[in-house]
Amino acid sequence: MKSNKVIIFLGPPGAGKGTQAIRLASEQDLLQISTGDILRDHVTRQTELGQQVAPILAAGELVPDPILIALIRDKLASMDKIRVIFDGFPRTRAQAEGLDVLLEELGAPIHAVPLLEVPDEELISRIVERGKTSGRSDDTEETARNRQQVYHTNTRPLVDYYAARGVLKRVDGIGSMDEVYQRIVQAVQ
Ligand SMILES: Nc1ncnc2c1ncn2[C@@H]1O[C@H](COP(=O)(O)OP(=O)(O)O)[C@@H](O)[C@H]1O
Repeated sequence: MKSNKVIIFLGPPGAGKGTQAIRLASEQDLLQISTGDILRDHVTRQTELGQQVAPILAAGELVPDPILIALIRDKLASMDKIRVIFDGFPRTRAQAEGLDVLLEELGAPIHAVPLLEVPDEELISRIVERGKTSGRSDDTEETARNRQQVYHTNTRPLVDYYAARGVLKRVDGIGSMDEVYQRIVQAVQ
């Protein structure tokens, strides 16, 4: 029987977290939880939550912490073993603390926090490129710049938060998908 395993992908928007997280999840039998995907799905289905968060996503701002923590609580509650990769969560210190409480209750410690490092200018051009094919309406240069700003202000401090706990693993995010993936595999071993 496999044991609990929690990996948190950290990194700026456009760093390639999603692609790498999906691959690692499938190869290590983990569930990838992308809060961006979950929220976009609510927007598409026009649920009550979707209607509430649509303008926030469109602006590249952050959805309120209690909403995210409740979403994650629900996801984890239905799991037998807690084997997950978080992608896009936590994004604030309050979310990180909320997650700590949940994981403590479930007896599932954080295994590793890979941080995908990519310089800012490279990121904007990647997001704008992705916007041409992704169909994601928040992949414009303007939202991309705002998301980057929001990352630096709110999410960047989590690097120190997890470094202090000894779980942070810095990964160079420049290179081919495969090269970066191999570095990630090494980092989370
Ligand atoms: N943990 C979170 N806290 C607050 N808002 C979030 C969170 N995750 C996703 N969102 C919202 O969804 C949008 C898209 O998230 P995501 O798919 O992770 O995009 P990115 O490409 O910026 O990493 C964010 O800009 C934000 O509005």
